[in-house]
Amino acid sequence: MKSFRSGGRQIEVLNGIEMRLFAGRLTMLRGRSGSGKTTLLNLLGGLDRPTAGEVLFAGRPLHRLSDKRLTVVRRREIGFIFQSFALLPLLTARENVELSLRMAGVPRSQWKDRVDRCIDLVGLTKRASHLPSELSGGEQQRVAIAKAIAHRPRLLLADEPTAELDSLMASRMIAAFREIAEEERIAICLTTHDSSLWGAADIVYRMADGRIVPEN
Ligand SMILES: Nc1ncnc2c1ncn2[C@@H]1O[C@H](COP(=O)(O)OP(=O)(O)OP(=O)(O)O)[C@@H](O)[C@H]1O
Repeated sequence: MKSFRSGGRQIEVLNGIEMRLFAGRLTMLRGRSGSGKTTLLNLLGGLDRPTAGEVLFAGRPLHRLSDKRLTVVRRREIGFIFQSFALLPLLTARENVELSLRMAGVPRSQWKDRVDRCIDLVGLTKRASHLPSELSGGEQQRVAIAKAIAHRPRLLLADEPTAELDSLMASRMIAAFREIAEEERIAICLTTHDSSLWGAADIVYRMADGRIVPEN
């Protein structure tokens, strides 16, 4: 359960959610704007804590960790892709990817191979030394994916990662997510409004008014 206090009132945003994410699987959250998808992603990724209930991450109660421990788990074991791609403008694609290895405390000797591999997974080998401003929206999005998976997270969370892309690019991106989930054994959970993409998921949860509801 998650509620927020707003203007003296308690607003219940999530209630009775029970869901599991699996390594190697692509899970999608769908639902109208305001149904609680982003709030749920924030709980899954330890960016926020539930008001009641549990969030277990590889068996550990994420909601009970101190802020400091939570930050370490997020940096080492979780990857995030936000709507704005959060690339650093003065770093090349490759340097942006490298940054998440640095933040996760991965030894420097492993950086090159891992960055090469991640850039290759998203098909950007030829563009790796470009700055974000020299890349198209789709390419920047692919850098963001490479950056989010570089440190080998167990879990990758993405909020509307295809929102800015045309339909061809969006379906390519989802195919890349699928491949990455399988090859890297990552549990991926993303939100999307785009009904043409739901078929590519292993599991789709539909949300309405802060609950998971059956497909109709
Ligand atoms: N910090 C907060 N304080 C008060 N209300 C909040 C807060 N965060 C979210 N909400 C409310 O919770 C509800 C769910 O928001 P959330 O962003 O999770 O929805 P969403 O399904 O991700 O929507 P969208 O598809 O538009 O991103 C909304 O009514 C929102 O106004």
